[in-house]
Amino acid sequence: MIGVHSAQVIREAEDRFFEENPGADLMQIAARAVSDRAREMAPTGVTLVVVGPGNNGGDGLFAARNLAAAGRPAVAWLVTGQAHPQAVIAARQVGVKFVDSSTAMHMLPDVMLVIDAVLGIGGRPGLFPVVERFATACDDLCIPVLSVDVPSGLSTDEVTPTATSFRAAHTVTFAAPKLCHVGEPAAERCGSVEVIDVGLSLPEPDVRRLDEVDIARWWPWPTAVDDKYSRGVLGIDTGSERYPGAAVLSTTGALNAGTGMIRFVGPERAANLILDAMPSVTIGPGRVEAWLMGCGWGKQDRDAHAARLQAALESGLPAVVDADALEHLPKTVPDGWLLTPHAGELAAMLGVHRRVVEVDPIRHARQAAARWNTAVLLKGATQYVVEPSGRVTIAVPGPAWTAQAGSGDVLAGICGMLLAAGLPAWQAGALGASVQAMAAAHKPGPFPPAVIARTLPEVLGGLWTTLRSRAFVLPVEQ
Ligand SMILES: NC(=O)C1=CN([C@@H]2O[C@H](COP(=O)(O)OP(=O)(O)OC[C@H]3O[C@@H](n4cnc5c(N)ncnc54)[C@H](OP(=O)(O)O)[C@@H]3O)[C@@H](O)[C@H]2O)[C@@H](O)CC1
Ligand SMILES: Nc1ncnc2c1ncn2[C@@H]1O[C@H](COP(=O)(O)OP(=O)(O)O)[C@@H](O)[C@H]1O
Repeated sequence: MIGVHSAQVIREAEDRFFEENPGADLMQIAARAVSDRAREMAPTGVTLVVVGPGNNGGDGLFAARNLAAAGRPAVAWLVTGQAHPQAVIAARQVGVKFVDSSTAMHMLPDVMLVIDAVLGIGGRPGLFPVVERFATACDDLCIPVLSVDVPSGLSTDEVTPTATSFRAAHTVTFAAPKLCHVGEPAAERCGSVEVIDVGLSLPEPDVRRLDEVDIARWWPWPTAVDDKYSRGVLGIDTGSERYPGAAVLSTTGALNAGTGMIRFVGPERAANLILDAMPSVTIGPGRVEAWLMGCGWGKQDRDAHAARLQAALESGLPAVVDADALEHLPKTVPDGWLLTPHAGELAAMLGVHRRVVEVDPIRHARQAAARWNTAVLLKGATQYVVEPSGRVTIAVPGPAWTAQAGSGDVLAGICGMLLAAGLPAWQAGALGASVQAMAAAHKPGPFPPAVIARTLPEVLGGLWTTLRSRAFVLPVEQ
């Protein structure tokens, strides 16, 4: 797990660092990381460094100095004509060539790498017009761009770009990732992201992103003393006459994630399809540990939907509440409910326009988590799980072709399995979204949602093997 921090938090940490370490030179650490990566990205040829007026430009210019000192041709364009004074002197001393905007543009087709050091965490969104034209030309000519800290033009703390920015193949950032590095669609403009530890002490993050190790550690692996009941029984009430497939998909997700036992209580047609495909699913009511509601209920017969949700409400059990059931949420919901809207559904829940949610997904997911006092998994290219406290957990990301009808049903099933196994709602949401993404990324796709669900055993089996091999080796070595 890695903490995601805002520009403001990084600045405060930097101030504390310099108070405690007067005279320390973080810029040299940053510049070294940038020049090392630049040498890997472009082992030969000219590197053109685009330099802004602040410390971000200083990082880039010292990186140019490092490259030139190592015998690599480096050219610098100071976009405002001004830059970090010591960096300018250092770059000149080792023969970095300084060029103006028209020369930079003219030579662009022949450079091997552009280092974008125009704006970092001090940048406001958008670029100077001449830099905007240059950034667009880099894109058009497919020139690899290495961005320093943040692709210039992006807003550090926002996930939705509002202006032209550089599109990096790789970004070297410092101390911690920021929201623009982890939240789509901004993240896609950062390329691969590398975090360099520059020695800052950071507070507990209120936004963190999971990685595969977290999934392996938190997954409710069965033990030798488990049986089908202790692993968790999931009640599923999904599907309708019109959308029986959603019931099949949600059940496929739950079964392949490893539910101890499934009781399906939805419509008969869906039950018959489920039995044909998954004979281990039991049909009809009985004791359960958690409920899964809403997938494929459709828009007809709303009174019946409200009654279906009421049954879960009265049970007081944890529940995954998805899709059409989200329209029937009461004012308060029992402990342990996980609401799983996509942006459009969250917008409807809050009475706002979808675009508003897309621009600031975290704020709106936090609003819903606070309003219903329960965990919310906001689905999409980046999946945010928000707790009523406001803490945000971002799931492991997956490939964009997961965006297809039925993926949400599978995801709801996986989350249902995790709730039935006893995990808290936020963790069920974060793990469920992560393993679906990992399954989708497991082999080059695209695959339909059911195939992604059927890939889960392979992905989970791989995680389990890795975890178990470590667990067995460690005690023997001690
Ligand atoms: N923290 C760390 O761990 C480390 C941080 N380090 C580095 O420091 C960087 C932050 O440096 P920074 O504070 O000097 O800000 P930076 O991003 O260079 O921009 C500020 C300048 O740009 C201008 N400006 C802004 N937006 C604009 C726009 N849209 N269009 C036009 N102008 C605009 C703004 O002018 P203003 O108009 O606001 O006066 C100001 O002159 C950080 O990203 C990292 O690279 C490393 O050295 C070491 C480790
Ligand atoms: N751009 C994307 N990249 C990766 N996954 C995505 C993207 N967009 C959507 N998804 C995933 O696709 C699923 C879509 O859910 P949803 O819209 O509820 O589908 P449905 O209701 O048809 O099953 C979610 O699991 C979401 O995480």
